Amino acid sequence: MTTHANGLAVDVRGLRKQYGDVTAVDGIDLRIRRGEVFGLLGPNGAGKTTTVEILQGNRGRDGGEVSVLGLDPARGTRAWRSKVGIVWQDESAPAELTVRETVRHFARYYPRPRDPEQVLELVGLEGKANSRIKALSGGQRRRLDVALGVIGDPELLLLDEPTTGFDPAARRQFWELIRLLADEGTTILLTTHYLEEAEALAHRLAVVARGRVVAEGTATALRDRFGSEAVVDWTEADGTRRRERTDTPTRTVAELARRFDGEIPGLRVGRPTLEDVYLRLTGQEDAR
Ligand SMILES: Nc1ncnc2c1ncn2[C@@H]1O[C@H](COP(=O)(O)OP(=O)(O)OP(=O)(O)O)[C@@H](O)[C@H]1O
Repeated sequence: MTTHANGLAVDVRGLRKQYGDVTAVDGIDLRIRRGEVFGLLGPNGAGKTTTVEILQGNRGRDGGEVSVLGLDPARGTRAWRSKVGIVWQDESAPAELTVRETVRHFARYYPRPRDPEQVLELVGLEGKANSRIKALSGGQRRRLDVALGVIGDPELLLLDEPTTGFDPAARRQFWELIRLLADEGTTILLTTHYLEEAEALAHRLAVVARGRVVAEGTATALRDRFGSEAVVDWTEADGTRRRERTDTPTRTVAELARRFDGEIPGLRVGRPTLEDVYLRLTGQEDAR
């Protein structure tokens, strides 16, 4: 596959991966354009991490074709590796080193690294440059992980659940960082459980469930897919909350008004949120 020539940073067709009896990835197709921020969204166990590990070249596959920056990751060269930035969870950087020493140390692995001081600034760790890694908070630690992922000036950055465990302010700051990298032209693939994160960052997203892509497109397009529907919410006499999806909300409300003989307790009529669409696509509708 000529991934570079067709403007694709990632081209995945029919990807499959088994772990014994468990089918983790069951025929995934993904096409990520150069310069795009792409979100891979899905519930626990959907196959996101496995997919990212295969794209990194850290896990073998049982079927399908994969091209990342023009090469099959299973045959990734050293030069190829230097172009793919990986943000590891729990990077095993020596806890006794300072932040600056660590970033400088990792820079040496790459042919054309970014300037370590600029990277520290980019991730907002310039004030912590002389702190030892063991003294960092969880959020600062994660920023360091990102610094190590981008120090080699990668063309493609792969992030697996980058903001898990972040407080809301740290998450917003992290989003700014991702946007900065995207503005510089880095192609970014991130997995997340957070819909708002995918919506805030990703140009396009794929929803994965049970090892398959169940929907793909912009957040707006996904919401519009069920755009003709309305969601009617109300409270029954015994206090339970009810919810109904319908193409004919006026009729539903009229029927409820008859049944309640007047005012419908707690009535709300709205459009499905992206979360409604997501839960429906991933077969978790009852989770609401
Ligand atoms: N090393 C492994 N050995 C056996 N089974 C595995 C292994 N890694 C993942 N699995 C299984 O494969 C399936 C997909 O897991 P994966 O970690 O790719 O999902 P995920 O979408 O990243 O989930 P999460 O959101 O919880 O991180 C799950 O059923 C998981 O239990």
